[in-house]
Amino acid sequence: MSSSTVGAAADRDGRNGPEGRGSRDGRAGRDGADRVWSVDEHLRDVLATIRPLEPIELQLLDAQGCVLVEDVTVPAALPPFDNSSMDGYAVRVADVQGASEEFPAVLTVVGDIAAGSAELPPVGPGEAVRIMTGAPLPPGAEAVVPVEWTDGGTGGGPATAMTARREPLGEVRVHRPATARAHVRARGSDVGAGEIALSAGTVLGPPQIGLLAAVGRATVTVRPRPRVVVLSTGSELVPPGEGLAAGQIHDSNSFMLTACARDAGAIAYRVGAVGDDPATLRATLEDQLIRADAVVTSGGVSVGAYDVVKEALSGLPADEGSVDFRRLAMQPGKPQGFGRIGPDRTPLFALPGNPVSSYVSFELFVRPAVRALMGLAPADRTTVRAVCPEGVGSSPEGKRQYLRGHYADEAVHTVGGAGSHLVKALAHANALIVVPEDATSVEAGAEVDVVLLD
Ligand SMILES: Nc1nc2c(c(=O)[nH]1)N[C@H]1C(S)=C(S)[C@@H](COP(=O)(O)OP(=O)(O)OC[C@H]3O[C@@H](n4cnc5c(N)ncnc54)[C@H](O)[C@@H]3O)O[C@H]1N2
Ligand code: MOO
Repeated sequence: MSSSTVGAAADRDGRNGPEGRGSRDGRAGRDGADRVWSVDEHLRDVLATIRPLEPIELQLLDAQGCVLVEDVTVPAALPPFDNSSMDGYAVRVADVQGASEEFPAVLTVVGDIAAGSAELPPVGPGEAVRIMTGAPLPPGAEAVVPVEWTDGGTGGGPATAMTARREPLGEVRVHRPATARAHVRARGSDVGAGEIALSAGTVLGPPQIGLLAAVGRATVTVRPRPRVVVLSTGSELVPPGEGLAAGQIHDSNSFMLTACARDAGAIAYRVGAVGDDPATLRATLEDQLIRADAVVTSGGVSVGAYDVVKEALSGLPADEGSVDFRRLAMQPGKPQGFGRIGPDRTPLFALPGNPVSSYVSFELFVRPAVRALMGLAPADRTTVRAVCPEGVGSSPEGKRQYLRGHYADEAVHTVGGAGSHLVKALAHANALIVVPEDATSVEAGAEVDVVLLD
């Protein structure tokens, strides 16, 4: 078996890593008990079982980030009426023709229209109406002159603003001419009645939610956010805020994974840590399934004597679903469980307990699944090529390694080592450096694939 270095000549010649293990095209391992799955195979298997959630009608703000499943047509034109785009005076074009500061057009102010006003005094020859931005254009008016082009009714020089509130009507001196429709926003100039405002398949971000509100929709039909239940396992775990006895550590995974689930778009429920007792774990899962579109557990999937998730969920009776525990050609994240459990065959991800392993596993497998449940494209992270100035000394042969990195200015630096317990390094990384299965090191200055995490 030969090993290879990213950036070295052997790699550039296209020689690959060991056969029958991981490889660039995502093939991995032999059949049988010692079978090892590639990252790509596992993701494919996971996504093959995920079906988008049934659409429901949601209030606009609850639909943020969701995929629309209906075409939304516009019931009435937007804007619904001709209106002013400036604070100023609604005038007739002929009345202000040739107006200048030296020879202003002097008009009689016959009314005042605020936005929202339904009372529209008509503008006759020689007349003007004071009008605010967004207020309907009154009958007879052909254009709006901004207040800065007038004396504001003061009899002095050019105004900089209107006087507050209602002032006695009088005269206004207009210092410039205006063309027809100047500073008028036409009815329907944004979108016409009967047009499609948004098509099915649109992801609702803030501007789309703004548009829906603008056309009068209070609710929309979307695929909902999945409800993801997160629970950690391990008798050593104590919630943050509590003191630690000998051998105990704080449960960080359930918090991190709950945050991951939210970040992926889910409604996440964190369940506290469950001890290493299979019966308790099974009972807890049974209780939680009622509110879950997916379940994520951490810990208890390796080969130890107290690997509770594996013990509780291996070999389930056929009517309770099934969970497959397997080894992947990746580091971190080698041991993984995935299956569907309970009466609704709810997808369950049994992630490894080491915190970095849990995080990377969520990124690679759960995040795409959450997105698929929402009807979104599963992959959303950007992968870029970047120079790795210090390189990577060694990477496990036949495994795809995800190292923590900090990416900036087209270069990526490793953050911390490969240990899957290094939570501080994870918290200071903004990217994952991918060392492919067929590489056992990366030359200093070579280019690598980098998955950007934000
Ligand atoms: N003999 C072998 N031992 C191990 C193997 C192996 O192949 N042979 N694989 C190692 C790998 S790789 C991983 S990853 C872990 C996965 O183990 P488990 O999923 O069973 O996880 P635990 O044993 O429960 O915990 C591992 C580690 O992580 C800490 N942990 C667990 N849960 C939390 C949590 N909620 N918050 C913070 N830290 C947590 C736990 O205390 C352990 O230190 O197995 C290796 N072993
Ligand atoms: O896979 Mo473990 O995830 O290497 O620490």
